Amino acid sequence: MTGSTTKKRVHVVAALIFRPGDDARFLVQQRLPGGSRGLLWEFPGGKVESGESEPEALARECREELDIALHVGRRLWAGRHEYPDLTVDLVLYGARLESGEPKTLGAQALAFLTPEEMRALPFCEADLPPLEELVAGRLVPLL
Ligand SMILES: Nc1nc2c([nH]c(=O)n2[C@H]2C[C@H](O)[C@@H](COP(=O)(O)OP(=O)(O)OP(=O)(O)O)O2)c(=O)[nH]1
Repeated sequence: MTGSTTKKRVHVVAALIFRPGDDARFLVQQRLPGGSRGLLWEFPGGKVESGESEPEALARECREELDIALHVGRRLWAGRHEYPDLTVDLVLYGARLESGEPKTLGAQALAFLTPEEMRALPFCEADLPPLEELVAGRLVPLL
């Protein structure tokens, strides 16, 4: 890398979203083809903008990208991942779906899956450590 090149860094908030009455499955989404990490799976969310809290950013992203309202719960996990093109500071919250049926406005596909089912999908690399914690029962997203 030359001295003038600085890798981009983003603060991303995402959630383990469950529906009332079903605490075994969480909403996951497949990224659109073509862009960065195209067609990989991830947890719904997005970048925290300046002046926003993490829960505010999470609620905004889920409203804009999925047309749902959330009750945001606890901050469950945080970690950094270095992609070749990007440094991601990823934070995960637990959240309950309050209203709306998720729509594929900004995603290729959506699904409510168990942690074991998620493991069978190609996920963004940054999500692999928290996914293992979830499978092991060490992340408890309930509010
Ligand atoms: N929302 C979300 N993003 C994630 C996860 N894991 C992970 O590596 N990411 C990455 C993908 C994106 O590069 C970035 C989130 O940016 P974004 O949600 O605003 O999506 P974007 O398509 O505009 O991102 P980009 O092309 O600018 O990289 O963080 C995750 O679980 N959820």
